[in-house]
Amino acid sequence: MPASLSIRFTGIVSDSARPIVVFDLDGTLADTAPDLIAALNATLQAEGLPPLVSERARRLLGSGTRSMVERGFREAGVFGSPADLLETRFQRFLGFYGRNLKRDTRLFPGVPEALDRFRAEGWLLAVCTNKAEDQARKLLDLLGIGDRFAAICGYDTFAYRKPDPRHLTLTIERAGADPRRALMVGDSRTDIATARAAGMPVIAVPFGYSDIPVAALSPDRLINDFGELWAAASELSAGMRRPKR
Ligand SMILES: O=C(O)COP(=O)(O)O
Ligand SMILES: [Mg+2]
Repeated sequence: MPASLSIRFTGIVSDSARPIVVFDLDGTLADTAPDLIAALNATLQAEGLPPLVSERARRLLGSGTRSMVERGFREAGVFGSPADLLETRFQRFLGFYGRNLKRDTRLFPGVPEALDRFRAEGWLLAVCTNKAEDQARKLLDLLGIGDRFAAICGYDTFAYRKPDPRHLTLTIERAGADPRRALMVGDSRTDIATARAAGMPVIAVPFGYSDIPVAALSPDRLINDFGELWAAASELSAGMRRPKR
């Protein structure tokens, strides 16, 4: 049994002394693209516009769903929409998406096993996503992993959202952990910028929705699949500050 486990069960170590790994959701924990694209197409069709073919729509995903919806309308030939109309479209998109969060969405291979490994080693887990919080919670429950996380925070949880580092630091605070003993795992420029701005190490996955190869964004580590996550995280955590106690 690892030392951290026996210590944890005696109750000597408080949560703030436990390291935490914070995951992005879309493109990192789950391949959500098919259901996001279906909701985008329903939003276009609600205004009488034709749907985008999935390859074209998928390329719009690299900067999050709000931007995907805006760019989706531009791809469909609609330019110069005022901000309130963009917001109406985004809310309509969320309505369509909320009705089919998990029709074709799947966890990436190895996710549950990787989460279990971290928990067995005494780490806390959290999710910091630019999805709406209620949809993120519901989706993680439908995927069978919602109960693993000490905090799940979306774009509407705080007054800040990624790439503002406070979205990440407040998520960690809500999980009862210490940002100095945290690392982020994500798939996009936004995640890497957020972690950097918060002064945290970041591990990137290459199978998500980045519009450029994530290696070009210089994450601290790049893993090919979740089987490589524990080794990368434990290496990075060796450099984290130890708690004072
Ligand atoms: O929904 C978005 O905008 C992006 O979601 P993510 O932060 O989980 O990648
Ligand atoms: Mg993402």
